[in-house]
Parts: sequence; C-alpha cells; structure tokens
Amino acid sequence: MRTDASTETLPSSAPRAPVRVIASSQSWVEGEAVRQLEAMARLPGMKLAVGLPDLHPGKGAPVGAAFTSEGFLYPYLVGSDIGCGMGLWNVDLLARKARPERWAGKLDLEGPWTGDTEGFLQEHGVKSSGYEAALGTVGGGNHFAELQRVDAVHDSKVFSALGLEADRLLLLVHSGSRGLGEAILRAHVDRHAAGGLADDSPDARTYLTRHDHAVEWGRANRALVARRMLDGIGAMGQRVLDVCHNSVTPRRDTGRTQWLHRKGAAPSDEGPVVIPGSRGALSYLVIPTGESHTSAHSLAHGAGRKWTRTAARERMRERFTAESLTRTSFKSHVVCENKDLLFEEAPPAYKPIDRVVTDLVEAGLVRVVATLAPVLTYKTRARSE
Ligand SMILES: Nc1nc2c(ncn2[C@@H]2O[C@H](COP(=O)(O)O)[C@@H](O)[C@H]2O)c(=O)[nH]1
Ligand SMILES: [Mn+2]
Repeated sequence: MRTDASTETLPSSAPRAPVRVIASSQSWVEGEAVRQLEAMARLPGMKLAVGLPDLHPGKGAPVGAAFTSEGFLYPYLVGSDIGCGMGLWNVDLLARKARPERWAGKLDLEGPWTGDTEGFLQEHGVKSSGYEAALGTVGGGNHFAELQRVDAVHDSKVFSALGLEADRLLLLVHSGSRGLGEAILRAHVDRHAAGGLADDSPDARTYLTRHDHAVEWGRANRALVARRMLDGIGAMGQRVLDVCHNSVTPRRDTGRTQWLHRKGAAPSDEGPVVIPGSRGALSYLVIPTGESHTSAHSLAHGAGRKWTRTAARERMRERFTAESLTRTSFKSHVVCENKDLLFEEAPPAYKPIDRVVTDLVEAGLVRVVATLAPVLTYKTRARSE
C-alpha cells in the first residue's frame, strides 16, 4: 500500500501539476494565495490546481480553489467545514412588504431547535450524527441567513423556469456541518496531520463515508436554518437550489478515478448557483455555461476575502461605529451582536463581487440570470464584550 503524503515534507523541486488561476488582470489576487495553490499542486497524485477569481489565502491551503488528484485524496484541502454551501429558497412574501427591523427581533438561529431533529433528519434521508444540538444553527463567522430582493433579472427564461418571481423575497442560507465536519477532520489530522490518504486505504474509505454523511447533514442543516428563518417571519418557502462548496468527490471521466477537491468552490456541473458578495453587496444568480475539465468543474463561491479578519477589525473600527454597520448601503438590516464579527465581516473586507462574476463570464463559465440585493442579514445574536 502507498504511504501517506504530507505537505510538510515536500521539497519545492517536487514535480508540479498544472496550475491555473481564472482571474483577469483587473482582479486582485494575493501572492500568498497563488503560492499556496502552487504548493498544493506538488502534492503526490495531484493532476490540476485551479484558483477561481475569489482565490485567497487559507490555513495552509487556499480558499476559492479546486484540485483534482489521482491515487491520493486530501482531507486537509476540504478543511473542517465539510459540506458547507449555499441554499436558496423562494419566499411567499412580496419584497415591498418586507419589515426587516421588526423581523430581526424575532429571529434566533443559534439556540438549539426545539423540534424533532431526528424526525427532521429522517425526512431528509440523513442519519443522525451526535451533533444534532447544532442542527438548524447558522454557525457564526462568515455563515449567514439573508433575505434578499430581486435587483434585476438578466435571463427571464431561466429565472421563471426556476419558479422565481421578481417581486418576491428570496432567502439565501450559507452554513455547513458545524461540529460534525470539524470532528471528522480532527480525527484525520490526529492520525495523518496534513497528509493525504491513498485512495485504496481503509482510512480513505472511513474518511469518505464520514465526509459524505457530513455533506448530507450540512444540506439538512441549511434546510432547517431556512425553516427557522421562515417560521420567524411567518412565511413559507421552497428550495430553489442547494450547492456545496467544501467537498471531495470522485469523477470517472478519464477511466481512472480522479478526486475533485473543492475548497470554497461552487460546482459548475449541478445547475444554477448563487455567488454572494457580502452583506452589503449584490449576490449573483448564475447558470454555468462552460462546464469543463480546465476549470476543475468549478466556479467562484463568493467574493473572497480582501482583508484578513485582524486588518478588517482595525480598519473598520477606526472609521465606523458598530451601530452604523448594522445598516448597509442597500438600506438592509444586519443582525450581528458581536462587534468584532461586525467589523471583520464588513463589506469592504471582501473583494468586489461584480469583478469576480465578470471574470467568470469572460472566461465563458457562467451567464448571469439575476442579481439579488440584501434586505435582512442574520449573522449572530451572541453578544460580545
Ligand atoms: N450576501 C452575503 N454574502 C456574504 C456574507 N458574508 C460572507 N459573504 C460571502 O460569502 C462567501 C462565503 O465564503 P466562505 O469561504 O466562508 O464559504 C464570502 O466569500 C463572501 O463573498 C453575508 O453576510 N452576506
Ligand atoms: Mn462556506
């Protein structure tokens, strides 16, 4: 059996798989993110490393990237929030009747859900995990649940085919597998550190079984977050799409199994996708047009960070009060009672989403269906200080 591959022992002279960064010269991509991408391309078995226009540095491995490998797979590339993704729901309320400030006071997406979690999981065909106390909780950080209105429709045929109406609200939920994914990565790291797994090894099979469960659990979690948010505002909704951006999946296009790792990369082979900017920017509903091997079947999953959390805290605190950041330039309302998070997640901390999407359009990868503007963003109710 092949031995594990570790990023720590790789000489810079190790052979490197092709590296491709899909970003125009007008997009700013941090050098450190490209260096991380190149380092990952030297991992044993790596066949391709792709940086999407939201590429930015992560903890050792970059975010906004997709990798294909043969023979080995790399849990560390997927990270701890296995199954994190974006789900979009249509809401049976007219956007002009939105009451964001009144609704904000009624929402709690952090306390344990008092309903029947086992039953909810069963309805979604997902096994329980031991982490059900967190089911239906959004998860802090850059996770969010956001009511949105339609800003503009660019492709009315696709828009209508998705069952959407221009005067109705939408709900975008970004969350993942909470403590479950973290526990799965921790169990891997305890045995293999940042090393990969030979894909025919028992540890790879164990990881993949747990990973697939976390992906399904994360999807059910977004569904319950959506239900709690809709219950809170007295609305009903239907899921329009749900895509995962942290995962590793097998592909058998070339005869031999290839492992497609996505770390902050949306799929381009599962239909429409929403690419959010920030709580103070448009989100783009797009349809993939150029599904291809050279983009590792992937798209940007967001705008990507421009500033580190520390830099965002320092810069935003100098210029703004926390209170002023609970309203955005779209006049939307933000529920975020943790001041540090309010500064860290401020819109200027992210790259311009318009540029990210333009890069994807120019690369022939997507067509814009509609743009969506924030109305009410829920981040956290947990108070800081
Ligand atoms: N519409 C909103 N978009 C947001 C918000 N906070 C972050 N973001 C965007 O989502 C992605 C998520 O990235 P991930 O690496 O944590 O999965 C991020 O790049 C931003 O573009 C928000 O409150 N509202
Ligand atoms: Mn995510």
